Amino acid sequence: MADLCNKVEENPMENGDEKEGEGVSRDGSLHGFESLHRLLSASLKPEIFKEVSRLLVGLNCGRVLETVALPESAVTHSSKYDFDVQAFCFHADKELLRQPRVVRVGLIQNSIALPTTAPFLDQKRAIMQKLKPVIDAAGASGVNILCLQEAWMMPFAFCTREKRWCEFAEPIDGESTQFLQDLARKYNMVIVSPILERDVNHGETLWNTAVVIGNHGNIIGKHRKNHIPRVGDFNESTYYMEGNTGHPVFETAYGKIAINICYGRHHPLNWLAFGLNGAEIVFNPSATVGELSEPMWPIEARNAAIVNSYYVGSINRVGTEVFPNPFTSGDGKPQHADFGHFYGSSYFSAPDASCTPSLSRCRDGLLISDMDLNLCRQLKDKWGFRMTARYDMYAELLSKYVKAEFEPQVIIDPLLQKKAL
Ligand SMILES: NC(=O)NCCC(=O)O
Repeated sequence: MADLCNKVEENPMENGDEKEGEGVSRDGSLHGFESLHRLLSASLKPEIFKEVSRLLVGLNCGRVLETVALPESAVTHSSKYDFDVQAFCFHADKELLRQPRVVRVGLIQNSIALPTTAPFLDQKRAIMQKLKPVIDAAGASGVNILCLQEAWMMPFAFCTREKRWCEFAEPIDGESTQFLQDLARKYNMVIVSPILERDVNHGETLWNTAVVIGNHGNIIGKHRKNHIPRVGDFNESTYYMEGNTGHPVFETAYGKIAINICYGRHHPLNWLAFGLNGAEIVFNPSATVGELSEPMWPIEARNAAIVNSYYVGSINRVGTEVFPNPFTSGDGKPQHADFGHFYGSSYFSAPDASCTPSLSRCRDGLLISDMDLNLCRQLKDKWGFRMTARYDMYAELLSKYVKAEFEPQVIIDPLLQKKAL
């Protein structure tokens, strides 16, 4: 039987009833299924599904990725508060000189809790209230490192270009951080909290920032989004500047982590830089919509995990957020009041090319995975990408490329007839 998604709230401001794609319903489900994986699992014969799945999500150490049973309280919470919960385990090969280094990592995806017309403080507090049971479920499941979605404490209002949404911005130690610091302390958990930041010490400027909260509730540091989208309705450059924090890796009680915020996932050198600084897990907290990026979503982070020999946790928000005033996209198409559907589908990728099935396309969710960090070095030794890379050659090209007098290295076939422009 199809596991139907919940209906999204009817939107009185919607134009027509166009759909994102043939099989995608307004509620965000795929023909009534919450994810591609679940659709395939229900539609294919088991032996065919097994083969499809081997190719689609790969094998971890040569075996089908194991699922993990979670404590009863986490499962009860997921049905009481209606969020998807799934748990897996990435193994590494047994080593003779190192003990396994297994950490339990969690990702949370969610929709906003109140309409965007509600008072801002109510909206923010309602999101916190909604997330609390999901974080409690993560804590009860023994999650060591948890990451939330991009700008989790607000609607993703950057499509509107209206400046009033700047009010959601908070200093690094603001209300959202304090809320999570308590939970980090309570559950001895590192929490990565991506927020819209207001830098009170530098002219109250705005940034898209991930705050890294240590397992004692301390603020370890922050990283600011390096790449700002200029695509579709992602008018984020209206609000904040390109990050100035480089590519920090945070050494936490549970491993070395980094954060590549949303649009940074389209930049292989951004992923590389976190790898060069020694990251073992890179989070990609995102906000992106179906029509724009869904075919890219399962590929980019997984590829980054493979080529950089680290784990990646990809998170995308859920639902359709409708704004009070319609806006246009500068493409001649009619004005509209929403971005489109944020398709969730959060997932983990491992350095051995395996990945978890993704969370729901239309419901809040908590994805948990154990991961043996020894797998990172094992894959470095196996494939030798770090050793075979020609960094000196790339560095030379890049240093020339950034100069005004750069000319591309193109060798023209002398037999080609040069056409006049
Ligand atoms: N939040 C954000 O950077 N979104 C851009 C769209 C995308 O990268 O898919």
